[in-house]
Order: sequence, then structure tokens, then C-alpha cells
Amino acid sequence: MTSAAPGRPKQARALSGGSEGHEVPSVGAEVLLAVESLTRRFGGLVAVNAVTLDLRRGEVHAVIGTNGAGKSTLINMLSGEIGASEGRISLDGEDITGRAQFRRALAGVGRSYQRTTIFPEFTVLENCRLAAQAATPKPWALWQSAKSCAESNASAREALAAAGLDGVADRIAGTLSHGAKRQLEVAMCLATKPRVLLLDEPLAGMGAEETERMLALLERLKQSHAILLVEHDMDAVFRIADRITVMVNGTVIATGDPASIRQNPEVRIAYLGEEH
Ligand SMILES: Nc1ncnc2c1ncn2[C@@H]1O[C@H](COP(=O)(O)OP(=O)(O)OP(=O)(O)O)[C@@H](O)[C@H]1O
Repeated sequence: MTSAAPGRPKQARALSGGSEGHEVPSVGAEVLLAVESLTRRFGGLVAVNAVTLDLRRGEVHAVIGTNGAGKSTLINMLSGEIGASEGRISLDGEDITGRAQFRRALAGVGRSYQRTTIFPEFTVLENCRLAAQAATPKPWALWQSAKSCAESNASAREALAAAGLDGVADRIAGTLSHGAKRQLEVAMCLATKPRVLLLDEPLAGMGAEETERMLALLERLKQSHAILLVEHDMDAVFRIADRITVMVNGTVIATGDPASIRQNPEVRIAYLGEEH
């Protein structure tokens, strides 16, 4: 019998089923970002231990795990914010393990953060335009005003439309609801024209309606992107993910479609405290 560990009702509900399993993703889906045996040590602590996973266009690949499992460290290594101790990251087959963050962003790896990173006093469009400009720096065109940069404007408008925010382009970003701010962060990420989206807890602090809106957005975005989703909302993860990787203490204990993860005995022990 399944018994939920105290304080983990959402995990318990998600793992105990109630919704149908997803189809196993198509084997031939295009791998954009490949991670092989990626390890990160902090002194004696192995925060991420030989993690191997693929991010494919057309898929939401969720990485879940209890606090301190190494999810943020993994995302930080993929975006280039921190270096890897060992292992390899490739984008379209090209080794990018040693590339600086801005060069990875230029190559198509975009990320959103756990914390809100918008400029609250600027409009929604201005926030997106700044993100677009940061992604296509033109040091020789410093005299151009931001507004005149047609390319950045076009990217910003396109990103807002994709994120469903074109109706609030002229609103001051700080006045948006929490959910719309998180959507704006995704839009800012889209303005950099990524092919791979690394999303760190995009649903944090959202109400039910905002969550639905974000999930619908991810569903649309995955058609043309490979998405890595680090998220604590297990109900949402089990609904949206095509593939789930489960980490415990830096190590992957299981990878598979939601139905197989839900049934996996090791996952159930790690999440629910079930006995063999
Ligand atoms: N800069 C750092 N220096 C030393 N230890 C760190 C550093 N960053 C993370 N760690 C440690 O690495 C381990 C993994 O942390 P990480 O933040 O990646 O986990 P997480 O799965 O993202 O957790 P959470 O769900 O709470 O965000 C933890 O033990 C953490 O204390």
C-alpha cells in the first residue's frame, strides 16, 4: 500500500497516479543538448554525480528531486554559469563544455531563473528588448538608440506574442501579476532566440490559473524547442513532462516517461518513504 510521507502531499498525489501515462516519446526525436557523465564537486561534496541525459526538440524533460538533489547545480552547468568538474555537454553534437555563458546563449541555450529577474520599472516590451539586445551585442553600434534597433524590437515582439503577453506590451513590468511576471521571464528568454530552454521552477508561487497558463505556454513552446524543466510542483510535472529524470543526492536514480517513473520502486522509496 502507498503511504505518503508527511509534508509531501503533492508528490504523493502525483506518484499515486490518477492520470493516464504519457506515450513514450518518439525514439527519433532530435537531440539538441546531450549531457554525458556530468559531475560537479564543491570541495568534498559531489553536488552532481555523473549525470547523463538528452534534451530533445519536441520534449519537456523534467528533472525532479528533493531539496539539495543537485537540480540547480545541473542547470547552472548547462547554462554555463558554473563549470563542470568532469563530463561533457554538447549542443548539436558540438562540445560546449568549456564555453562561457554568453557564448552558449548565442549558440541557442536560454535559461530562466528561480528568482524574478525583470526590470520592474521598464515596460514589458522594454524588458524583452533588453534581453534581445543582450543576446545580439553590437559594440560598434553604441550610438543607436534602443528603440531604433529594429531587429531587437522584432525579436521582443515575437517573444511577447509567443509567451501570450502581446496584449500587455506597454504595461510597466512591476505592475504585472506574479504569474505574468514569470511569463515575462520566459518571454525574455525567448527574445534571445534559444533552441534549448532551461527553466528553473517557472511555476513557483503561482496560483492554479497562472499554472494552467504557463503549462499551456510550455506545451506550445516544446513544439519548436527542447525544454529542461526543474520544478517542485509534481502534479504539473507529471502532466506536462514527456520524460522525467529523478535525482537523489546528485545522482540520477531513474529516467523515463511519467508512467514508468510513477511505478519505479526506487523513486517511490525516495519520494514517499515506502519500504521494499
Ligand atoms: N556554490 C556552492 N558551494 C558549495 N555547495 C553548494 C554550492 N551550490 C550548491 N551546493 C550544494 O550542492 C548540493 C546541491 O544543491 P542544489 O542547489 O543544486 O540542489 P537543488 O536540487 O537545486 O535543491 P533545491 O530544490 O532546494 O533548489 C547541496 O548540498 C548544496 O548545498
